Amino acid sequence: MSTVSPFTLLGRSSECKARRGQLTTLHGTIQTPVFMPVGTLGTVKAMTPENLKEIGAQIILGNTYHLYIRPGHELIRRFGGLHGFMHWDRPILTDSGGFQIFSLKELAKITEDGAAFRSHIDGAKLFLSPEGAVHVQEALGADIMMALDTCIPYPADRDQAIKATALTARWAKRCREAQSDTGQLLFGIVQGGMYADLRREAIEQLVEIGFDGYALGGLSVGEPKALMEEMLDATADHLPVDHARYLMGVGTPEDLVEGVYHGIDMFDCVMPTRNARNGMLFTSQGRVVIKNACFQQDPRPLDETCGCYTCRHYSRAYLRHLFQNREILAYQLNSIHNLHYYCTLMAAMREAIQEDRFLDFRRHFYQQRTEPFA
Ligand SMILES: CNc1nc2c(CC[C@H]3O[C@@H](OC)[C@H](OC)[C@@H]3O)c3nc(N)[nH]c(=O)c3cc2[nH]1
Repeated sequence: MSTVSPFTLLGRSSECKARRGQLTTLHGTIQTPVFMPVGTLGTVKAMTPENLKEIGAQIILGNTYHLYIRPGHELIRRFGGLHGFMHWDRPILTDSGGFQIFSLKELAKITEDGAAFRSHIDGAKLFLSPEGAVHVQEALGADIMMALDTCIPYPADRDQAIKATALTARWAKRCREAQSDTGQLLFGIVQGGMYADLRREAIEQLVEIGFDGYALGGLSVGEPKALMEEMLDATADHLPVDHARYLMGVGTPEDLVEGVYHGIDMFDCVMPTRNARNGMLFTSQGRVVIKNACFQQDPRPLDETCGCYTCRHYSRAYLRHLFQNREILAYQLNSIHNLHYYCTLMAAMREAIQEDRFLDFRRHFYQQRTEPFA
């Protein structure tokens, strides 16, 4: 497989590990640090591809497990892969399903060969080997594929972490060897539980195999924030400096700022879209719970500093009215705003790193907030 890294380091903060880079894929080049909206089932909920482009989304996520179960990767292949099927012509990263299979608990049986599980939809017996997970992602046409891993739950004892991390490393090698020569990128996933030494060992094993980028998995699985930060601080800069670093499933706006501070390049999280549908909106001053009665006659936009479509055209009173009546437009307008907030936050961090003023940016980011996000 290609040994030249598709990631280019463009700049680094002189005061911390924050870095600015770009990642070249078959569907275009991504400026990092970057937030990736989650589109598990081949759609970022309530958003059209045009909405996504307007809010600045560079790359979105799909999920192997869910798409493999329904509608199936062969159908999607026939429709031009996920890009053709969902009318998205920019990069797509697909997660391997390791996390979903781990979430199935007793519905999944993990062996050396792979993961046997029952469909959460109709109970059908299914199986995904590391090779199968790569072939499904090749059929989906993902620009960035993820190795099939076993995500370690929190808490997990050291022996359990050692076993699952070793299996993940053996599966990673099989994934790398199963790849066809399509030009699609493959990232390895670092496990190791909450044991920094196991994580550093896992990094060495994955770098030995050689991947196009490296993800920190097994975090944001219910551990205290301080523990996630401890793991980040102990491992992020043990990842190869000339490869992209992806922190899976993270996080709140604060998590993104702290992740960039620790040298992370890529993030994904359902929070902006899921919270939008629950009426929890992100603003530069902190969160707005739109159903609160205090907004009933509030003529102001969600965020006076925001330039998104929702903030340019609608009052908090109207957004509250839509949400209280469970109007479909509420989910669309709220999702547009929250994703615009996340993508604009990332663009501001890219600029701050470029101008070597990231710590100033980080101080100002916290000063602005009247209350921390959940
Ligand atoms: C939230 N915290 C968190 N997410 C995580 C995900 C993505 C979940 C995946 O599920 C779907 O969202 C619900 C997304 O699929 C597109 C996402 O990629 C992980 N994926 C893998 N393969 N391995 C991990 O160790 C892992 C850890 C996570 N921690």
